[in-house]
Formats: sequence, C-alpha cells, structure tokens
Amino acid sequence: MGFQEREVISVLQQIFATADSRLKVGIGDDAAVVATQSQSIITSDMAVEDVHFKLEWSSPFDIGRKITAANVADILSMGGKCDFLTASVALTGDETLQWIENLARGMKHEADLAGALVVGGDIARGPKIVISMTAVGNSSSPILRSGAKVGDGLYLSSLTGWSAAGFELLTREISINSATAEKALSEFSAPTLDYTIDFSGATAMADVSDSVLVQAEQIADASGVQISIDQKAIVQASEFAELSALADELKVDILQWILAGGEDHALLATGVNLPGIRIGSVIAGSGISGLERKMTPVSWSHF
Ligand SMILES: Nc1ncnc2c1ncn2[C@@H]1O[C@H](COP(=O)(O)OP(=O)(O)OP(=O)(O)O)[C@@H](O)[C@H]1O
Ligand SMILES: Cc1ncc(C[n+]2csc(CCOP(=O)(O)O)c2C)c(N)n1
Ligand SMILES: [Mg+2]
Repeated sequence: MGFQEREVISVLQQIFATADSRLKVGIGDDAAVVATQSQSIITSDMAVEDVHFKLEWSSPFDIGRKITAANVADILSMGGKCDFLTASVALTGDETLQWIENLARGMKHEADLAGALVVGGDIARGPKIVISMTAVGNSSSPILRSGAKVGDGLYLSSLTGWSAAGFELLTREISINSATAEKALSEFSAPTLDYTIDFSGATAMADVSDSVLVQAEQIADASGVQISIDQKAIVQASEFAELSALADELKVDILQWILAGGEDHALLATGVNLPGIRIGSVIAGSGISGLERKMTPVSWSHF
C-alpha cells in the first residue's frame, strides 16, 4: 500500500480547498456545513471499475471528470444548478497517491465547470474501485419527466453516440488515428456536458445516461404521451456526417450509437422552439414510434 488514509484526506483537502461563501465547513470535520437554497435537488450516481470504467482505458483524471459529470447532468436535467458534491471512494490499496490525487483533480475540474464545490466524502477499502457521488443543486421550478405535452418537439442539446463510438473502439481494440476517433474516445472517457444550452423553457427533461430511446420512453411514460422519433431529422444534425464516417469505418449502424448508446449525458428535452437538435415530436398515445422497423436497438442495462 503506497499511501495512508490521512495522507489522502490531506491531499483532498488541498485540492478541494475553496474560499466560496456557500461553504461554511468543508473537508476535515464529520460532515460539511453548507448554505443551501430553500428548495434543493439531490441525486447520487456511482461508477464501478470494469462496469463504468477500466483502468487501462481511462486516466484517473477522466474517471473523476466522468463520475462528476454523470452526477451534475442529473441536476442539469432537472433544470437545476449544481452547488455541492460529495465523493465516496472505495480503493483497492494498489493505487498510488498520485493516482488518487489525479482522480480528485478530475472531479475538481468538472465541479469547477459546473460551478459546484466538492465538500466531503468517504474512503474505504474494496475489492475494486467504486466511486459514488452525491450532488446537491437548486432550482425554483424543477423540470420533471412528466411535463411533455402533445404538440411539443423532442430536442437533444447535442448529438449523442460519441461515447458509444468510443466504447466500441475500445472494446474492439481498434486504433484509428483521426480527430473523430479521438473525440469519440475522449467523450467515452469523460463526456462534455452542455452547460450553455438554455432548456429553461422545456416541458420535460432527462439526461441521456442509458440511451435516447430509454430516456424518451421514460418521458413518454411519465407524461402519458407518445414520442415519435424523426430519423430523417437526426441525419441533418451538424455532427452527424462526422460520426457517420466513423460508423461506416467500423461497419456499425450509426443509429445504434445515437439512439441506443449511453453515457453522453446530453440533455433530452421536450418543448416548443427549444434550442439544440430537434429529433422528434410529442404526439397522443404511448411509448415510442417513428423508428424504421428494421432497427431493433438494444440499450445498456445493468442486469
Ligand atoms: N438504491 C436506490 N435507493 C433509492 N432510490 C434509488 C436507488 N437507485 C435508484 N433510485 C431512484 O430511482 C430513480 C431512477 O434512478 P436511475 O438511476 O435510473 O435514474 P438516473 O439517475 O437518471 O440514471 P443514471 O444513474 O443512469 O444517471 C431515481 O429517482 C433514483 O433516485
Ligand atoms: C468497462 C465499461 N464497460 C461498459 C461501459 C458502458 N456502460 C456502462 S454503464 C452504462 C450506462 C449508464 O449507466 P448508469 O445508469 O449506471 O449511469 C454504459 C453504456 C463502460 N462505460 N465501461
Ligand atoms: Mg438522469
């Protein structure tokens, strides 16, 4: 074992140090003390070694970014802003102090982008690395999955499928020297969140963790509507051609990546005249429609 627990805490204390006035008591006591808004949004998300990441595929910095992004995205998808994060980490003991430091630096990097503070966490030994984060955010008018209305459009904040493309390159051990392949690998290792998109006018929203199809179905079910996907509109998206070239090279169905791939953490929203990419419509009925029959997309499922 290359480190002591108190050394790790001391490194974390330095990395997450802040003079932000929202934080009253940070790392070092039994719990953090923070100034919350009158209505908070709370969510948790975890990443498990060999299920969400592999040590040979991703740097500790990217693993830290990815788990933080996954948590922050669940706050953004409620129409909220993320304020605080905690990070509970099981380590095997085979890591170096530097590996742990870089994991924390990745968390801090993404937390900074989100305007959030890492205020605490926990460390324990485990048979594999497991990272569980909790995020606390705020919104005076949260956007739920249940608000989609007939007549709304279905919008993506950015084109999905990049993370699935990176995952495919890694699992098939295909090495392609191009900016497109680089982008896919980078989006898999740590997705770029769409912090600037204004979906405040959305009637319903979810972040794409499992897949566009799974999340669209969740919105349809919660809202009591049908969501019709417009495959022709997806083809018009600005990044489609670039991703399509990579899909052709790998001989895969690009719609499998875009509609059934997960972990992009793009925002999927319904509403009228929203920004982003319009990929469908909300109509009367239930479930998902509009897919060409030949396509039977399978999305990620843990069990
Ligand atoms: N172990 C658990 N205990 C209590 N509630 C849970 C547990 N696991 C999930 N939930 C709740 O179930 C709901 C759906 O969770 P799920 O993790 O599928 O959604 P999500 O956070 O959008 O997805 P993702 O984890 O892929 O980001 C959420 O309200 C979540 O809080
Ligand atoms: C090593 C490795 N194998 C497979 C995958 C793919 N993967 C894991 S979880 C998930 C969906 C979201 O899960 P959650 O709902 O838990 O956030 C996907 C697409 C990966 N990232 N790493
Ligand atoms: Mg979510």
